[in-house]
Amino acid sequence: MVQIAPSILSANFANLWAHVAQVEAAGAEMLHIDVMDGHFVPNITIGPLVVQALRDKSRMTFDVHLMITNPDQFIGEFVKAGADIISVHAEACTHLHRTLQTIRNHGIKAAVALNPATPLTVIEYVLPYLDMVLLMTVNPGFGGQRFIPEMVEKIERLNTWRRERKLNFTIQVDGGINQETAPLVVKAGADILVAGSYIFGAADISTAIRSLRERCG
Ligand SMILES: O=C(CO)[C@H](O)[C@H](O)COP(=O)(O)O
Ligand SMILES: [Fe+2]
Repeated sequence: MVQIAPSILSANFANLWAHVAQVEAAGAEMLHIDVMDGHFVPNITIGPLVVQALRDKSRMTFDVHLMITNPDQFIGEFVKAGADIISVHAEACTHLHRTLQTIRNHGIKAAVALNPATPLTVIEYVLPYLDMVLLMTVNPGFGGQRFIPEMVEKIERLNTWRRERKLNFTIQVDGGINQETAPLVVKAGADILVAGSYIFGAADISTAIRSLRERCG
């Protein structure tokens, strides 16, 4: 069964908990938290203080997507704030294997995110150390962008690697997910759909989440 991870990037920051509470009530499995530093990506969002504030209220799995340079510096802070899964970008890690071990040594799940232009081969030798792979289907930095269609083949290839090598990581996709793109990525092998503007921009959040599940059923 596909899991839905609403991205708070498109939530109403002036009324954040009220908006997040709606996705929790609608049965979203994960909350996708986009952390941007203005260096790795051309945008700035939130840090551990906001994660902690939401953690005090929510029981969802907190999936923290770090779009920051030098992520090692902040892993401990985000674990303390309540992260259950941390994704680091392969493009931002000089010692990716070490970084993944650091995340797991904190007792939480480790994931790697790949930009659309980054080949799968950069993670080939760390696949056994991963709980999840996050394939970006837009260039990171902003919500509401168009899905890049070439990413469907990338998802299929990663799914084939997973099957052939008998590995257990989940495949998450992030960017431009809506009613049209969701069935394509799920058919290709995605297990977890991140969706920001499609869910938080909808007139009815619970209908939007249900429609994503039904389109992939
Ligand atoms: O990581 C991200 C952007 O860098 C967001 O998670 C992603 O863009 C979600 O937004 P949308 O569903 O509107 O594309
Ligand atoms: Fe994200």
